[in-house]
Amino acid sequence: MKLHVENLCKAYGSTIALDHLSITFENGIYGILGPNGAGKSTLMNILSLLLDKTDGNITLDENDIVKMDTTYLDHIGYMPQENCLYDDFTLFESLCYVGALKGMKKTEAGLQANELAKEVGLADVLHKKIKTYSGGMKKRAMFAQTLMNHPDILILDEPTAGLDPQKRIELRNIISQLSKDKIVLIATHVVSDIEYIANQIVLMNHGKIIKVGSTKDLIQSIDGKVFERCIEEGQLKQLESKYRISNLRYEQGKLIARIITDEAPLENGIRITPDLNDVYLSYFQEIS
Ligand SMILES: Nc1ncnc2c1ncn2[C@@H]1O[C@H](COP(=O)(O)OP(=O)(O)OP(=O)(O)O)[C@@H](O)[C@H]1O
Repeated sequence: MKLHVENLCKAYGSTIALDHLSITFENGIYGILGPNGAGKSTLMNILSLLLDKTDGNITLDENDIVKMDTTYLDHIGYMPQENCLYDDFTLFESLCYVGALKGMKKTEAGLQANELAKEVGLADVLHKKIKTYSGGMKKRAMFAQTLMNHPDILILDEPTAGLDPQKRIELRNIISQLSKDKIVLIATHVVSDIEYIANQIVLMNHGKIIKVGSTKDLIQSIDGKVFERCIEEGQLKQLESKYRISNLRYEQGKLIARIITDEAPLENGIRITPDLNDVYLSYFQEIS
């Protein structure tokens, strides 16, 4: 299955949210990573047919998704950023309701509701009202809704937003386990959400794709540009005006800065192995 996006543009009045964006998605997990305002949600909403594009083409196996309409929507499971659950429904009712919207037969929806509740770890509360759920449980419930009727394209907009680190990890692992043989797009500005589960990371800013690659490829792209250097506190402002500083820490009374620079080697700096956070800052942080 190939979801192909070509020269996609979206303008809100004079704001250009997507600017001639082209990419092809195949089976696998894609982390769409970019800062606030990069255009991630706009892309997700257009791919879910919730928003009209201004220009460009999107095809699923060479068929125009707008012309495919409901046939295309049968392939899609969409999880929005905001809570989309009815507090007064039980999870079972929520899942059956989504099943009905997706045209599933009642018995089949009931069977799938039971199965999915098990898969997301909510079987014991399947018949409890959503309003009794914690934030992490609500997110897992939303993910279960997304999976109703076995869509083969999952579009997840900041799925872990608002969760504590442990709950983020739990949901991330559930997403990873249930994403086999699907195209999965995860929009986020949190590096750790996708670092270990995405096969490909798509770096996006100002409505454009800046780079695509595996975590390893992206880390390699800045290899040799990350250093640690012992600095005086008084030097910090001056260094910030020249370099990207990804971290500061005190060690035995000394201030150590983690610095990203194209001007390698850095004077008095010790070269260190970059990580995906360094990649993020390297591509997105403006030098102050
Ligand atoms: N309904 C709208 N009307 C006008 N401008 C909008 C609208 N929705 C988004 N924008 C603008 O389009 C650009 C892209 O926004 P979008 O929400 O797609 O980015 P994002 O990467 O998802 O950001 P975030 O991580 O904050 O959700 C931003 O400049 C935003 O202000």
